[in-house]
Amino acid sequence: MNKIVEVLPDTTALIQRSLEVVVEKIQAAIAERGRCTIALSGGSTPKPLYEALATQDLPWGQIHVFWGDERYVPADHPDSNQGMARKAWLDRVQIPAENIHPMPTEAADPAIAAQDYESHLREVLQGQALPALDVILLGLGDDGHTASLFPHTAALQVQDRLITVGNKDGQPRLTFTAPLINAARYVVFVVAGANKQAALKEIFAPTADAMTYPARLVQPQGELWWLFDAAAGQAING
Ligand SMILES: O=C1O[C@H](COP(=O)(O)O)[C@@H](O)[C@H](O)[C@H]1O
Repeated sequence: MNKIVEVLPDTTALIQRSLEVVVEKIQAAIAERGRCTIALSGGSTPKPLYEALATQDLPWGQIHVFWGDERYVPADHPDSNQGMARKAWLDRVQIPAENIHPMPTEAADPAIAAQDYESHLREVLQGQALPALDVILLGLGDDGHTASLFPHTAALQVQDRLITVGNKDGQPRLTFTAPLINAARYVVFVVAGANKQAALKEIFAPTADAMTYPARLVQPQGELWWLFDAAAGQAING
């Protein structure tokens, strides 16, 4: 694993640098394999990044968009990660509808939805037992969670599935598992805010419990990027 850590002066610079890194990785994947598969994160931090991506001139027909986690709500719900990314980015560019791969949230049982999304992912990324997405964008919660891998939940232990059901205070979510995240070529964390410092100190400590700080499970075979604004980055610099 090649780990790159950058601390940017403020959130504007963080988003600009994240944009540069993501665009570079998208272009590299297309140059090498003819298409880019990218998984998006949710939450508040990536929204300006998605708005910036909407202004880029990219070969949209060669880009396939997935989600690394999803709240178990309809796409038009204000909490939907899909809904946010569509409004901020995907609805504003000429990406073919069939290149957008949202996590399904219609089934009564989220475990069925997780299986369906895993089957769909395997179909799109044919031929790989443990499929490698090109780019996975991740955020960090102030409790140390990433994707919907929350502290001390069963999802953290899942080794034999690509997608599983996460648990946020008793509410189901769909999430990539740690093995799927770790198979990616590029994993890019975009982290802003002083409220992330306490978790980051533990995530960057030589030893700490990954069940308590799930982002420690992210150890990809490819490149791992940690991009911080100054407020979050103080945890590792200060
Ligand atoms: O719940 C979620 O939160 C995390 C972090 O979000 P942020 O608002 O602190 O940026 C995000 O990575 C995850 O995708 C989302 O579902």
